[in-house]
Amino acid sequence: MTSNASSFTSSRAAEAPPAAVLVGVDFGEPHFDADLQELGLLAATAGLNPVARITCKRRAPDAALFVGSGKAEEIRMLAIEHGAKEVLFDQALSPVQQRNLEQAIGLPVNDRTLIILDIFAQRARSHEGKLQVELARLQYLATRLVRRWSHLERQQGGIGTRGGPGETQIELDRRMIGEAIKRTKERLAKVKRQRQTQRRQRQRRETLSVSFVGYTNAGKSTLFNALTKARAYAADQLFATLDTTTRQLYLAGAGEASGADGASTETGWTAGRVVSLSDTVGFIRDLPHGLIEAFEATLQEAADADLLLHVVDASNPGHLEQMDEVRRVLGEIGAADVPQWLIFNKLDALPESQRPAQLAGSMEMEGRRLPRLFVSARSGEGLPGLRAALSEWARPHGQTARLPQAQPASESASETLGHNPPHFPSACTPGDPRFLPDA
Ligand SMILES: Nc1nc2c(ncn2[C@@H]2O[C@H](COP(=O)(O)OP(=O)(O)OP(=O)(O)O)[C@@H](O)[C@H]2O)c(=O)[nH]1
Ligand SMILES: [Mg+2]
Repeated sequence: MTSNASSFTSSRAAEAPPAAVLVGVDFGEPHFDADLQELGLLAATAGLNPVARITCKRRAPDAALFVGSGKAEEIRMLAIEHGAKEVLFDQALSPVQQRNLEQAIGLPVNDRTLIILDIFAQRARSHEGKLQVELARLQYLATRLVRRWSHLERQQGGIGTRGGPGETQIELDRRMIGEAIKRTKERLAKVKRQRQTQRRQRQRRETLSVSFVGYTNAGKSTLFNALTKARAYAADQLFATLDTTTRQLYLAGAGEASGADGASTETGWTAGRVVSLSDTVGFIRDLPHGLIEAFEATLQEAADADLLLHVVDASNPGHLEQMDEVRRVLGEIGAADVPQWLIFNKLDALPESQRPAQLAGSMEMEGRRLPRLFVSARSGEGLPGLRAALSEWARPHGQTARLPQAQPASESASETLGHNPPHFPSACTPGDPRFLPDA
């Protein structure tokens, strides 16, 4: 297979998954192993079959090959042994390193960035999502001309024709990519204006907006569904969600919350508060910069929210690093100062020894003390507490909503958690005496 024949196409998911060898270079980061495992999940999500992995330790990447030439030969042998169709590096490769590696190994060599872009391309559903992915891919391709160009043509239905290789062709490609980037940006700007109008309309209705953020696979969509009875796509895949889904969330009025599970159709509340809750794209380590830029409109939802619910997979050993990554991206999109609660999800998957004594508490993060709540979106544990906390938070803002009169609350997880009421402050300011000590 030549270097031009990259197998990263959206159609590949339909075929038998091509085998891939994963390569991780350990520069001494913590959780190196978990990172490589994540690459395996990324590969599987993109429609590959990760059959083997190979690692090595280095102080710094080799400028030409990223790894040493001996290691490159080892990778080549391993790929042959397993019938691999491509090799995946966990770290971002420079265009030169990628080209040299492909020559040395004789197979397409891709990196994390490209595989994330590929997953986004496969997953994008909405017009906006597709445009955003297209822009990010075009920007990536602009730096790696020619070798990925044929792939781009397939994706775009042929935005240009290509003759033989050569300097002139590269210039032509560059111009065409530049034009395609401009066109895509213009189309995105139009979508962005529409989204701004929608957001203004929402603000005019004075609905508080609460947005889920968090590392990919943390359980945002599952939690969103559990709270809103929506059917957002949730799966054990990375980037299951790309498009933002927003739903109204009805919350009990203060004093009515206890004992209710908060589902508007199942509770006995007559009045309460309504907030708009958004589920959105997850973050990941080394999220390609172009993607953050391209997904600006989607991520803007988080920056404009009144409250961020930062969902964390508490059962993941690397969750602290994941939280740090989310914090970094939030800073990049201008959402660092939005009030934030930490929602430690997957409580059911925690071993007994790691279970917190209290579900509600707080945690120090980058000099900020943030409210923290443990929940399980899967079992429902802790959700009544989350609803009650949201309800208390929404109270001073004054929104009320009429809720249907219904039967008394059905059996809910709150009964088993009566000893653990939430005590989040309404304004969510650090140092509030109502915070419980760290769990
Ligand atoms: N054990 C356990 N698994 C959970 C829980 N919540 C979610 N999951 C699982 O975690 C996986 C990811 O869930 P999603 O809700 O798709 O996660 P997400 O954060 O929306 O992921 P992206 O959209 O990919 O960013 C799925 O397999 C869920 O079933 C939980 O409370 N406990
Ligand atoms: Mg999701």
